[in-house]
Amino acid sequence: MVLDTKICGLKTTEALDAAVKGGASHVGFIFFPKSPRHVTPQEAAKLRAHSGGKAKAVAVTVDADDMVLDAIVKTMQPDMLQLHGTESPERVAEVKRRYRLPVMKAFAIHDQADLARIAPYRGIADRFLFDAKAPAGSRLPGGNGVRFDWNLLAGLDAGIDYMLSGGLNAANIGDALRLVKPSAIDISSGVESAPGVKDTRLIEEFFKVVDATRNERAA
Ligand SMILES: O=C(O)c1ccccc1NCC(=O)[C@H](O)[C@H](O)COP(=O)(O)O
Repeated sequence: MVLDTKICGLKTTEALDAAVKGGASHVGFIFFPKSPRHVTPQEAAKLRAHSGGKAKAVAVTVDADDMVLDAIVKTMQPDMLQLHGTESPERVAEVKRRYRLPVMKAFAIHDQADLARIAPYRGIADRFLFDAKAPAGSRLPGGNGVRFDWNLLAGLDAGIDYMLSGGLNAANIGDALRLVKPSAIDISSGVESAPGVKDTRLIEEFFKVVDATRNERAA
């Protein structure tokens, strides 16, 4: 069974190498100045070039306007855009049209009503990313290392292509994948030693558990 894996919030070639070596299908770069993972389009372009196309490069933005997206797309040439703000279905469609890139729309999930909000985006967004809601007082809409109740996804239409995200780590990814069947998983702070500081040992450890669980799923 194919299980895409995205390591998000990369800032260094060491962490990028560890992600690619572990088998990441996607690597994420954050364009959000308040984040400890923020990179400039130029920094992301260098990292993308370093990866040699071995993983899809995802540009993560939050309610970005065309000017910001133009600079990112032109400089970094991502393979995919992740919209992690309050972008409307119309905005997602417009972004897809303008950049001719696949778009992943992120949603913060706390209850069934949050999942129902994806309906108008179906057929527009290429993939969904289900993350937890930001804790009160957080300055970040993502990368908070908190999980939501995965049971909420149990009744989801099997045709919905989504990345499971939010508070994943080596200790809980096995349980998550035994409970729900996402097409992809996404992790950021679970492989960090401090906010914004990726730890290559934690990345390696995460992939070991993912591979073991993938084999379980295939058996
Ligand atoms: O990671 C950030 O700092 C961030 C900032 C602003 C918008 C999105 C952000 N992250 C998006 C991601 O895809 C994260 O991987 C996702 O939220 C999961 O993070 P974590 O719970 O830390 O694994």
